Amino acid sequence: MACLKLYGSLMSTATMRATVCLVEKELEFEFVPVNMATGDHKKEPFISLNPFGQVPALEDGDLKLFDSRAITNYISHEYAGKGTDLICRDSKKMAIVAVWMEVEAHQFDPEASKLAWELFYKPMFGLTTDPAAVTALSEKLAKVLDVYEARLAHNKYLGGDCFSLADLHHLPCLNYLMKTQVKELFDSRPHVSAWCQDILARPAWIKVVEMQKK
Ligand SMILES: N[C@@H](CCC(=O)N[C@@H](CS)C(=O)NCC(=O)O)C(=O)O
Repeated sequence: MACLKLYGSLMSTATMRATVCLVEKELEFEFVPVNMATGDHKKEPFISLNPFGQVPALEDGDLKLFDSRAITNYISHEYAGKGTDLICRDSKKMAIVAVWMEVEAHQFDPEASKLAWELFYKPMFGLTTDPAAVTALSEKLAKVLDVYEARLAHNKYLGGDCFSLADLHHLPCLNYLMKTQVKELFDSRPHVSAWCQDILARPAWIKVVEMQKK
């Protein structure tokens, strides 16, 4: 029985973020599905793991955590010797990785996750996409991607030479957006496009996509 337990829904971008980290680290874990359609994320027992009623949450023995990025940070440090190294021991190199982790959380994700809602989730739930919101969000995301294009022209990955948490945190939203009209925003920037293709082709990510289909 695995002592690591991840609670969530594999349709959720935040759950996929934590899941791909566990897979990159080659850790054995139990995935405990939380049925969001029936509101199980707002009820006990899940609400005791995350009082905000949002997936995912992690248990590692006595330790209980919520928030996908806090979970990936913990896993990467606690299991530093396993699987893919997602952090740097050198504090200056790690400081750069940390900058791009902040960029993902505060510049990329707010626009990208709202676009994923408008263009991916809303059609899936039979809701109507708001074209004005899509236009405004796309314009904002384009500006963020211009900064990424400049960064990736000189660095294979956002944090530097190696794939790190800074790249991994993007995977779930990128995956959905690449299935929508805003794919063009990524494809039209050659370095961003190469980076997307590279990280979306990682075996760990492909495994998470397969898990989602089951
Ligand atoms: N910052 C949190 C966000 C978690 C989050 O928003 N989860 C969504 C699914 S992707 C959720 O549970 N939504 C249900 C709700 O907010 O009621 C994280 O990264 O874990």
